[in-house]
Amino acid sequence: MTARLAAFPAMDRHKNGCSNGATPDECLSSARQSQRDENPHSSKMTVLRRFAHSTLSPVLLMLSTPNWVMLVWFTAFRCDGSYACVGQLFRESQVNAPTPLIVFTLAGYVVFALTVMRILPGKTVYGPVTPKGHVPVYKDNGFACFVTTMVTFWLLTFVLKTFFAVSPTYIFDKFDEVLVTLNIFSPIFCVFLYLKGRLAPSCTDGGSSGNIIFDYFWGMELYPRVLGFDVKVFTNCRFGMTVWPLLVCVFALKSYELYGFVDSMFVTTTLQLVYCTKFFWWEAGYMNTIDIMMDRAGYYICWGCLVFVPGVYASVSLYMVNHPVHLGLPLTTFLLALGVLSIYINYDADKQKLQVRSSDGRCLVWGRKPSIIRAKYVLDSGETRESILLASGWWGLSRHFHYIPEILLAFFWSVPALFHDVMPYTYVIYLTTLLIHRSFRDETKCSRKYGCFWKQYRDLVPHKLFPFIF
Ligand SMILES: NC(=O)C1=CN([C@@H]2O[C@H](COP(=O)(O)OP(=O)(O)OC[C@H]3O[C@@H](n4cnc5c(N)ncnc54)[C@H](OP(=O)(O)O)[C@@H]3O)[C@@H](O)[C@H]2O)C=CC1
Ligand SMILES: CC(C)CCC[C@@H](C)[C@H]1CC[C@H]2C3=CC=C4C[C@@H](O)CC[C@]4(C)[C@H]3CC[C@]12C
Repeated sequence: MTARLAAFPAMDRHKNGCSNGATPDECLSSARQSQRDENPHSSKMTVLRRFAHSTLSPVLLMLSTPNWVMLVWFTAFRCDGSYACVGQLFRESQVNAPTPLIVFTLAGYVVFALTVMRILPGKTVYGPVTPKGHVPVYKDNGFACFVTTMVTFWLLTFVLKTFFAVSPTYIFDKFDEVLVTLNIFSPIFCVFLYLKGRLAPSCTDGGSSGNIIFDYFWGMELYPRVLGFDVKVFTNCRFGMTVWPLLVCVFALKSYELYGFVDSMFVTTTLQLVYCTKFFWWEAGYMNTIDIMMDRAGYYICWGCLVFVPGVYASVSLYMVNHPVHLGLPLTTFLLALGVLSIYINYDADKQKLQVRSSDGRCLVWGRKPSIIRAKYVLDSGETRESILLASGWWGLSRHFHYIPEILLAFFWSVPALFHDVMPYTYVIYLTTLLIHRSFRDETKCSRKYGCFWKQYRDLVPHKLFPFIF
């Protein structure tokens, strides 16, 4: 009985089983039905909506996003951080083509990253089962790779500065070349991924939608591997998420070379580095998120991690190099404290979800037995599986509460730039839009997967993002 109550927590309030009156079996068949009904390629979708979704939006995004990263760099570097003067200057100015130094630096980094990814040890971890029943296997060496990379960077900096009088801050001076190189290489890499997905797919989770543009944009494969390397682990973690903190260090070093210690740069740098360190500490958990479970290796995620993350995620630090601000000790300490608290809450929320699943609900959440829903779902093969939805702790406040500290943190590391320009808030604005959209995407995905088990969760935790409001 205890197990059944845990499985259907609303049972004691609603005598007929589920909170919405359905039995567990009815819940399961509703999950099956909603999976069929909400298939984006189902005939219920109008031709126009399908065209907008599968062709028009990808084309518009692929045309605009490469320019977007260049615009962010241009605003910080050539327009003193002011979006207002961008139009005029962009017409008059020119972006430099890549020089061998930058191409060599980037190629060297890729070789280094692939090498540490291959040779550093890590325990074997498993990703969530895919609709086709495949269970992805990973080597959990993200933290080791990250630490090795950061230590190597600072050692190399020391050697270059001491013995060759060269500073890695040439990467800041030539950052337009960095972005142009990435913008040339990444779409070509995505063509390779498209062809690979067509001709030699790594597993059955993938396939064509019938629309070549959508296939290129969205990707052909969920878990492609090339020469034994997991492509998404490389693009998302070993490239995007590692190049970001490296750039933050390069920009901080540039600021130090120009003005010595600047407390606003210190706040921005520290919070971003702590956040990225936390990411690698939790990397195995990242394998259970939408990016990995749902997003195929195509332009969206691969170009995004190879170009957009270096270009936009590190853009506050880029701006701060030319805009030093003296905050003073009280404000510095206050922002650091709020930032670290936000990182902790976000991390703890991700951890609660993982812990409750890995212990099969036998753990404490905020010192109490967790409130859980044992939600059943159906694989493509018709096989039934079970998963746990946590409805207490941070996941009891709202269904995507962890996005709030994520956004607040980005604000805390941007606000040291003060309010002269909008540009340093580009990342916060993008992130807020992304996470609100993502909360809708995840709701659709989960209600499709879990049917009325998800409805039970929504009944228990009625607010999507902001507790008591929305
Ligand atoms: N800085 C950035 O650009 C971004 C950062 N993030 C951060 O990345 C982290 C991961 O976020 P995100 O990828 O959005 O994914 P989530 O951590 O929100 O994971 C979503 C998945 O978790 C499962 N789930 C949903 N609700 C519950 C629940 N109540 N109990 C247990 N499992 C549940 C579902 O998967 P299942 O199928 O397994 O049930 C769902 O699809 C967060 O910390 C977020 O803030 C996210 C996006 C962008
Ligand atoms: C085409 C672009 C407009 C959009 C690009 C999108 C991707 C680059 C990003 C979409 C989701 C992002 C992430 C999700 C979750 C993450 C965990 C967090 O702890 C660190 C950041 C990140 C890995 C983040 C990275 C960029 C995205 C994949």
